[in-house]
Amino acid sequence: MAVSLRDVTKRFGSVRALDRVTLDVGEGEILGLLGPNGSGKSTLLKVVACLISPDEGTVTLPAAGRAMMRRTGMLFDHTAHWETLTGYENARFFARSYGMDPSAAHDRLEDLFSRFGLRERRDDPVSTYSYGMRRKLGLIEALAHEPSLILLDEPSIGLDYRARITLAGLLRTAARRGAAVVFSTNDVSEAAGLADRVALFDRGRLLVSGEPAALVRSLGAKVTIDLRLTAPVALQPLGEVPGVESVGAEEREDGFCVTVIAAPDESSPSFLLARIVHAVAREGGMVVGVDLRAPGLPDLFLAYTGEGADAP
Ligand SMILES: Nc1ncnc2c1ncn2[C@@H]1O[C@H](COP(=O)(O)OP(=O)(O)OP(=O)(O)O)[C@@H](O)[C@H]1O
Repeated sequence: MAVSLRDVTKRFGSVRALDRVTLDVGEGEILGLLGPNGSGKSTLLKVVACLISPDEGTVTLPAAGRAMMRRTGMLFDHTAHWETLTGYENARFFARSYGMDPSAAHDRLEDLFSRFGLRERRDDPVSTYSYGMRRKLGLIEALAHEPSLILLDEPSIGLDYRARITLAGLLRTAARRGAAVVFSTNDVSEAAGLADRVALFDRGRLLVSGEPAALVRSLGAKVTIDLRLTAPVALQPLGEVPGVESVGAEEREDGFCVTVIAAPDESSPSFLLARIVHAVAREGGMVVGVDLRAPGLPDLFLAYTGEGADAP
């Protein structure tokens, strides 16, 4: 286990920013922290980064002190840079202070500045950088030394679309070589695409954690598929597709409309759709319109959080 929290509580005055949180992060795992504003995500990252100490509970890391610092890469909302130095000089300073030798640092930084589309501006002073460029530089500094623990507080804020894809690729590569990655986000869809596991917080409490698809399945919400066909088909074979719970149909002006309701299973909703379209085709039908509605992490978020949330 790379990181282990046991009954961690952190108070700010009367606010419990973290309330008896127990959570593990494994090597090679990408964990996404979700939760409403003020639910404790940043506080948890800061506790793991040893920037603040918990009031109660324990945080276990694979190393201590300076050794752990060298193996950690972190990004928080406030990126601190030397404004008069160039982006490259700032990043080189961080890489050297993390113990990288000059030539390895040079190669890695060249690569990262290119990947993040910051190459042309690398020799400009940071004082001339836009907000997004500063965030990219902060990420380069966090990732250059190939840390084994990566802690990122809302890393995609300010990043353009291409940089978000670059970041996701870099985090997956880091996880493949064994790094533990923990990031917070207010973009629930982003977490669904990137995290191996998500942890959902509210008011400092860990409500639930697990693999995104399994958590969504646990909600028990159904997949609904509306199909428009050119002509009626027999419905019974559609009902026999694994996972399908009910099939309804109506003749409308724009065609023969079929509604299939199914329970989400291990396979993706698009695989279920493919099987249903195949069953329609076997009955001689032709699909001319599809609308697929599958439950996702946003539904999990809404089910568990907020005033009057009806937690499962
Ligand atoms: N330094 C501080 N002093 C006082 N209260 C704080 C401090 N830091 C955090 N808090 C409080 O602790 C709670 C958790 O805050 P935290 O920043 O961890 O939430 P978050 O989930 O990261 O929120 P957001 O999504 O808005 O970034 C909030 O109620 C916040 O006001």
